[in-house]
Amino acid sequence: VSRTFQHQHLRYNPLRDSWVLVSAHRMKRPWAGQVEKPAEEHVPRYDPCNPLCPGNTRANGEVNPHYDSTFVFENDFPALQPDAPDPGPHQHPLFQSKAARGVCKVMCFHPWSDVTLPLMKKEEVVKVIDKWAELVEELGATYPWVQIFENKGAMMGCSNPHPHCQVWASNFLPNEPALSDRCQRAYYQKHGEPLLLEYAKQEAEKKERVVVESSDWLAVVPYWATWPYQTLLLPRRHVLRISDLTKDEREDLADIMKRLLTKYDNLFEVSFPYSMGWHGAPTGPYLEGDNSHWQLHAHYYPPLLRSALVKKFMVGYEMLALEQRDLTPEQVISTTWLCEIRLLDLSDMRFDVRSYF
Ligand SMILES: O=C1CCN([C@@H]2O[C@H](COP(=O)(O)O)[C@@H](O)[C@H]2O)C(=O)N1
Repeated sequence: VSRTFQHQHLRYNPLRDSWVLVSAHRMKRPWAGQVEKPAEEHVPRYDPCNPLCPGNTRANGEVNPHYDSTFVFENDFPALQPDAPDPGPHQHPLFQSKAARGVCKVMCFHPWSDVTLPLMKKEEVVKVIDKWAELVEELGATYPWVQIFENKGAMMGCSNPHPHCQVWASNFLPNEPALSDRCQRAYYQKHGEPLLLEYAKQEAEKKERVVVESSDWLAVVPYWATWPYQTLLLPRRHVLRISDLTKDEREDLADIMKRLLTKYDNLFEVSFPYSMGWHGAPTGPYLEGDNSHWQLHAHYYPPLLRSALVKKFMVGYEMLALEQRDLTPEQVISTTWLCEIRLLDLSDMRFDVRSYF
């Protein structure tokens, strides 16, 4: 790793047009701060009181089917609903508001509450990917943005241990995708090729930040990563939206997601918390436009810093100045992730091991 990375320096994030402060040796500082409580030890395969489980009753009184694969339902406590009044013109430029409309879906990955994506069979993960693609197509016909996101682990505010994600469609382009759209378009207009397609090519050649790779996909700790173990999952082909993925690309994606998430779980030998989400070309009215500047990609933002119980806080300096990280992405790769799957002590495996080996 080049010498410049031994000292603090700034790195540019081209997807957000922002800078990150990298201070390579702050991990040594003593930590007397918050220590998270260990994740709930054992999640039962079925909990008669869990409204996400097959056959159970949800908050709105609806009874879930005895689903055996993915299951999608309207969020009973939606942040966005299809009809909402338009607030009308603003009286003053500093007090602007707009109508917000949309749909919030919850998507269960599997009928069992004690599995997570890396522990599901590959063909079961393919079904999750197919359902993601289906929802983007269905909701994307009407809405300009369909946000697939998964909050995994109580540390990430996940309110339910059952494996699931959420899909929120909105009648507006949210801040992060709008910023990413501007940045990708500016790069494309200047360089004539999609930013993230060139980035993947560069990273595949440099091999300094690669976590896992396959014929169709590449997962790296991005050069500009903020969260210690943040990763960016990229197709190697130019793909605008998840619904454009071929059958082979979806199979390969299921495989690389399992490999990436298994590495995460092995890092601190805990079911690794994270928030993740997909960004692809906008939909709705944007379907008619030229979105060649876009490249589909997934962000994984895990909170953990030094152990299963010590997380990175994006507070103080990060909120008021800029994002700062303690160890460099290259250190993350060289110190931990080159370990392949550690043969876990199968006796304490609470999961069905069939999908591991
Ligand atoms: O009966 C229920 C329970 C939970 N939910 C919804 O499930 C979602 C769980 O997702 P999170 O754990 O990511 O919060 C949450 O948004 C919550 O509103 C229902 O819609 N109905």
